[in-house]
Amino acid sequence: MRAAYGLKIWQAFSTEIFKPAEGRLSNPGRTHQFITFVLGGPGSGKGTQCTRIVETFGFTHLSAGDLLRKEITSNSENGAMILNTIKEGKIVPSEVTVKLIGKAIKSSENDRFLIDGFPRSEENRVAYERVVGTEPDFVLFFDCPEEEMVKRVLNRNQGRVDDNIFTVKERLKVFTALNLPVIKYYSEKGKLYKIDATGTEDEIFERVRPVFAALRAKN
Ligand SMILES: Nc1ncnc2c1ncn2[C@@H]1O[C@H](COP(=O)(O)OP(=O)(O)OP(=O)(O)O)[C@@H](O)[C@H]1O
Ligand SMILES: O=c1ccn([C@@H]2O[C@H](COP(=O)(O)O)[C@@H](O)[C@H]2O)c(=O)[nH]1
Ligand SMILES: [Mg+2]
Repeated sequence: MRAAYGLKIWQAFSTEIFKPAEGRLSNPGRTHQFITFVLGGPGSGKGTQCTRIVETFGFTHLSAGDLLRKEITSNSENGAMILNTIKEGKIVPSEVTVKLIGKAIKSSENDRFLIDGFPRSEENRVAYERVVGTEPDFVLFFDCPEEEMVKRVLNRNQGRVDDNIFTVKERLKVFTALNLPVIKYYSEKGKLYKIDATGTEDEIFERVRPVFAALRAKN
């Protein structure tokens, strides 16, 4: 484990919320929704590790990309615009994504969420905070070399329209130009936890586990 830019996140954790119940994190009073943003470049393993965190710590996983892809398949009014934006590796307007995330949080019984792949830009971040009214409790950043990310994306084989070398190159550019400033912002606020995203899925999860286990141990 290492804290990004030399900062620790422990001080940033909300204190009143996590109580152990059946080995999982629990908040029976629903006084606070515990929000973790999960960031990292394309193919860094955000979705893969979110699945492991869900299994072990009982969070609900909301992938912004999945919510947008669902809009395409459900033929929503924004479907065509979203499809074109994803094909180009660009960012969908904040109001669309924030609305989908807000709706998913509201309709969930859970009170702790992993928001995967959002915010993608400072504009996204500001829009989320304006609409939802709170900041995330902390932010995980999966730090992976570009070469490895490209390899993983091109091997993914899930039929995604953006898993091709042209779109991946654009997504990497967008990540560097627009997403890294968000990561820096949360680092400077002491909310960022950087995870080395190289190695096997198991090895990476063993770097993630202590972050969430510490939350449980604290209460
Ligand atoms: N540690 C790993 N080593 C090798 N392959 C991995 C590893 N972790 C995940 N993968 C594979 O790499 C691909 C990308 O992983 P994943 O979908 O979790 O990334 P992501 O960060 O969510 O990407 P995106 O931003 O494009 O949605 C998947 O096929 C996944 O099975
Ligand atoms: O907040 C978001 C999240 C995603 N997008 C668009 O979707 C694709 C795929 O996202 P993944 O997180 O890799 O599944 C992304 O390249 C963007 O085009 C977005 O606009 N805003
Ligand atoms: Mg993903």
